[in-house]
Amino acid sequence: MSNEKRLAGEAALRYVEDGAIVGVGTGSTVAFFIDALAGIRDRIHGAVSSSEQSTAQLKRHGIPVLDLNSTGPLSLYVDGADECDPHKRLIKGGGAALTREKIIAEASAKFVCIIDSSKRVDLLGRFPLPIEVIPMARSLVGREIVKRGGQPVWRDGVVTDNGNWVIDVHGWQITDPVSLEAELNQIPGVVTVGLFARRAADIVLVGDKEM
Ligand SMILES: O=C(CO)[C@H](O)[C@H](O)COP(=O)(O)O
Repeated sequence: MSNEKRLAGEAALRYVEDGAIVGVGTGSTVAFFIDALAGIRDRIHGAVSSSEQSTAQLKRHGIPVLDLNSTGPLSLYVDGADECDPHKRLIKGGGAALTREKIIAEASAKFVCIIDSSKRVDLLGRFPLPIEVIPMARSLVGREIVKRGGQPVWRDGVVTDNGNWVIDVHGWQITDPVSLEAELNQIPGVVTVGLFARRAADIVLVGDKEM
């Protein structure tokens, strides 16, 4: 799968325009994209990063990391995913960076998702759905998930870049991701749901194939 991740990461380079500020996601597939981006760093203005991990890698390559509050809307966001359905709706957050990822995806005109073929599914939910929560709301959110037939598992020991916690929900076959995303967003204490359904990907690159 590592070769497919590399191919997908490198293929995303073709969407980077001269002078662009590129939104950059998080994860092992994105790491290949960042390495490829380093090869054309003189052609871009900089990057907006979704995690401390990606920021460190971008800086190691000498790519300026900019603040989304000063860049305005971005033309391109490149990120991986944990699952992708045929409508380009995603589960993300395996790397606990879902909140900043969702913010940058929303701020970007084009979201190019880079995955290996193991991430393709007909129905989202085999991969446990990550939900970032305010720490004091962990039990409350857990009970709300149980009411909806899910099994919440606290990702014990993981603190997000925003100082919050992550619950992974097992056991959901997600037939209506847009509605579920909206419903879960209403629970007090939920910061971000790892469903990218309202704002799905625009282009999905799988290894060397395009969906
Ligand atoms: O959502 C993410 C991080 O929060 C990642 O994009 C997702 O976990 C996929 O990672 P990888 O490319 O390492 O398989």
